[in-house]
Amino acid sequence: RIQSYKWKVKYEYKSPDCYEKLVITINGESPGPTIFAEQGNTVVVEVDNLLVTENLAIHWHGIRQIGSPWSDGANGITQCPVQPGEKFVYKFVVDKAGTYIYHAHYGLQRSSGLYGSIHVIPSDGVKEPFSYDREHTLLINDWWHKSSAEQTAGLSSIPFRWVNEPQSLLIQGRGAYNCSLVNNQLNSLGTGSICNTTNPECSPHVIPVVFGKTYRLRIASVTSLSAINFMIEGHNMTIVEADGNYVEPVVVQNLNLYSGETYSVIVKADNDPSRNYWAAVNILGRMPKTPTGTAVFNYYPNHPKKPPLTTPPNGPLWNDTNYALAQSQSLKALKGFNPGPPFSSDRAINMFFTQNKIEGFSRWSINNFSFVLPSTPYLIALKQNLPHTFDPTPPPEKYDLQNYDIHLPPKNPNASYSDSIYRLDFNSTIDIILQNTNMLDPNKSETHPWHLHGHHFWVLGHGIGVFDPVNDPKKYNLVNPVVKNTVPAFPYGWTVIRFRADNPGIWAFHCHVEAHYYLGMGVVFEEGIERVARLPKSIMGCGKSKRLARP
Ligand SMILES: O=C1O[C@H]([C@@H](O)CO)C(O)=C1O
Repeated sequence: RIQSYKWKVKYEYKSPDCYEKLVITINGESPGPTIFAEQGNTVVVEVDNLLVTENLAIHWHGIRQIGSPWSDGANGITQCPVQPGEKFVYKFVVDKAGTYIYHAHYGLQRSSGLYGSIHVIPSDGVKEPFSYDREHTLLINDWWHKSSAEQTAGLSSIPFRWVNEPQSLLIQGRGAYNCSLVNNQLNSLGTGSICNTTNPECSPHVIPVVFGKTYRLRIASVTSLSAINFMIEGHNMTIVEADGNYVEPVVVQNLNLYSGETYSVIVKADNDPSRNYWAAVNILGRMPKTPTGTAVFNYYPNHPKKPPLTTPPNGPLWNDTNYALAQSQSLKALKGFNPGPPFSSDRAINMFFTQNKIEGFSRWSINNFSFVLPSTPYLIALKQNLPHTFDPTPPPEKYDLQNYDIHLPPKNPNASYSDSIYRLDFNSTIDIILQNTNMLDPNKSETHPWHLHGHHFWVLGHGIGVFDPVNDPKKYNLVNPVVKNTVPAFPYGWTVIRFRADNPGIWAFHCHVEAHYYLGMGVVFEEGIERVARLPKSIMGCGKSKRLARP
């Protein structure tokens, strides 16, 4: 079966948090339309780039793109960007039931609102390991009033202008900025204030429930920066799915979501039904300067517009790393649904990531190399044997930690730009050891959510401090490690993942903080390029592939 979509992508004036700005919409909406499909279906999305002055690429986050690596949507890696006025067709099979997302993968466009949900239900007759009466979708985002162009310019300038904390947190595209903070600014029509709390576009999102019923909430974070804590006042939640993989049920009062993670939780509407409750999102991991984002958990027959009289809950302390670590460590794969990991790996790649300076610019690096996109996408360059498109020297797999204190700013903050990639033996088992460090400022290390394209991986372990290659592997969970596609590396901590390089293609692995990837915090893997089928011409047309696109 084929699920077909036709999307018009353009900038429109919208007020998701009551403040009017340009938002990238799909068919007039942000979040864009939800893709509904059944496991094994083929999804076809024809994207019409009506952004007028901007390129475009859309990534299907969590979809492995088996047999269709050219549809992964990673600009500069798997395709040339879709140019203004052009159409592009993404076509891929959704091979695994679960909750996924899609979002822009070009510059900082995700933070302009280009994102949405993908729901893949199991094939006919296949039962899920939990039950519920109804389901609701909650996409969580952080929101800035500066455009992605202004943010990009700030990140690439001297002095460095950081994006700073978001103005609002959005649930299903809705937030509430405190309009009294903006004076005397007119909206785009000149008919009133640029910030208008009565604009229906920013009325709170409503989650309707009936007393006694059980709900599956599909919750995902597409934030550009923030780690999020989600909770529903007066209700516990049971985590049952993470990144499209079933987990052993864990009951929590609140759920931590790192950018790029998706979850399903089961919630029973079993509290006093005579009132509504807050669903609340708060920032974790960075000192919050953004008000709590809210939605209304609305018990029938209370009016959905009737806000609870209580104050929205604050969630855990933003800097309680042990709490965050414990929740990540509590996730285990559900028996019988996921094959376990191989007991050993063929290759371990250490990724030591640091905040750096290159020629005065602020950057992020892996093993002292800061990633830049080549002008010819790797998939085309390698498959079509185009010469001299990127540096063929393999990037380093280790870093000398003997003379490095991860708890201090780097002694020598200089790094280099690189577009070289890791080439993996097809079908080999790869471990990645992510090592977090102190930033350029003293006493600062942040949580980084790492996302792998083309794969789901086993999370073998997390820890705080310097990874110990002798003793820490003895503590790996090789029995029931959770399977994910995005995983946090905690402040001053390490995270180890394992995957099989069994999906022919070119796959990005990067920090899902949009500005960090832009500033070089990513790497690229090649595996089984010789097994990739003939590439569609539609992905070509830039760099050295310019002439290949000609009909
Ligand atoms: O890349 C970053 O830059 C800022 C800060 O280090 C400089 O303003 C920050 O918090 C980041 O994550």
